Amino acid sequence: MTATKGLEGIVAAASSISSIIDGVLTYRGINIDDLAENASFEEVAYLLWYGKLPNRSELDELQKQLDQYAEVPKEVIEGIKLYPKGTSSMAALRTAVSSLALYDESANDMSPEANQLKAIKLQAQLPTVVAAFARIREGKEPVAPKKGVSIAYNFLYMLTGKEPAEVAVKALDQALVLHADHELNASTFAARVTVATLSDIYSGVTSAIGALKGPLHGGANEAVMVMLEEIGTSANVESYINNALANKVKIMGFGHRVYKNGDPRAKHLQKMSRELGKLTGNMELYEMSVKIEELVTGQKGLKPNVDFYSASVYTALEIPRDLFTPIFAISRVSGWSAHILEQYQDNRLIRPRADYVGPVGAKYIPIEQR
Ligand SMILES: CC(=O)SCCNC(=O)CCNC(=O)[C@H](O)C(C)(C)COP(=O)(O)OP(=O)(O)OC[C@H]1O[C@@H](n2cnc3c(N)ncnc32)[C@H](O)[C@@H]1OP(=O)(O)O
Ligand SMILES: O=C([O-])CC(=O)C(=O)O
Repeated sequence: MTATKGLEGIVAAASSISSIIDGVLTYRGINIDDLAENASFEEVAYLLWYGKLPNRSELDELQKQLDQYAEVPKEVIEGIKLYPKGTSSMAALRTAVSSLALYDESANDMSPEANQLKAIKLQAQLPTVVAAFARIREGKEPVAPKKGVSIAYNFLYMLTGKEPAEVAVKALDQALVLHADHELNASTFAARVTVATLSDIYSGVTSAIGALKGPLHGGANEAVMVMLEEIGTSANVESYINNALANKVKIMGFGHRVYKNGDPRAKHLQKMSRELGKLTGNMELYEMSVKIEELVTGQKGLKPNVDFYSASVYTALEIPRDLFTPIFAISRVSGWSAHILEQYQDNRLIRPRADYVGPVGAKYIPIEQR
């Protein structure tokens, strides 16, 4: 038995949620380009969970459920207030989501109905948790969620306490659609491995948040912004990138395990970045990003992934850099939970083998002889 490093090319689950075939991404068979242009995030979440687009009354019902569960238990908010100063936003989210389970009496109810409802609760509560954390660390009180508005609207509203601009809501909504699911990415795989032991949905989502946090996965969007800030201006791009590539430093937001000819989501985020740049009268980040892309693609053949232009998009929306990855989680919890429900439907423990490369026949040596 020999291992494939990083499980590259290994098919590890059957799924009918999203597909990547010949570089084309679909959710339940619908091309991501179509969804990005036309669907709301709530419609996409419904699609991922139930396998079909909602009709008007189904969407209204989902909105009611999201409204009903968007508030998080006060104990979770009080817990966030106790996190040490400087706690990273993804560590805070991981801990807060884990603690949500403590206040949900149905946390260990494994019936399909209870699990579906918990998926909706998690979707409703993650934006509230992220916004509350962002305010609490600034010494502000959390803003209670509004009813009857989209998740994109509510998140921006809870973050700032102000009615968000329509253009900002539209951009965030589209970004949420683009991040909602992505086949067997690392965090979704982590979620499926966790619940395949018949552990609960909160454990699965907590595992997924931990996996998303790393800079080779969801953490890359924040790392892109760190890089853009380090570069500073368009004039510095060429020397920075040439130097990084010469020193074999990875350029964040480029490359992908599955897409070798480009990530189909990146063009939508690039367009958004350009449009928001024009609207805010600040094209610098967009122009720097385009220059970076020209250099990295030109020299290494690597294309931008979903994380690259999302950094300039979120910055144009005045979202703090360390909330970029939590926003990814706000969207991806729809996909994680859909995968968790799918795993429960036809479960088998996920337990691969290792290719043992250690010593053989070693003997125990008493401590005084070592
Ligand atoms: C939502 C998401 O998770 S999208 C991915 C977000 N992550 C990033 O943007 C981080 C930067 N990118 C990367 O680290 C990688 O491209 C990954 C993790 C996304 C994919 O990794 P893998 O499929 O394992 O590719 P791997 O890391 O083995 O790279 C293959 C080769 O391309 C190079 N390479 C890959 N990505 C990059 C990059 N961003 N910058 C520079 N070189 C790169 C590697 O150094 C390696 O070169 P080598 O063969 O000369 O050693
Ligand atoms: O699929 C992956 O490996 C990473 C990714 O793009 C995602 O999770 O959206």
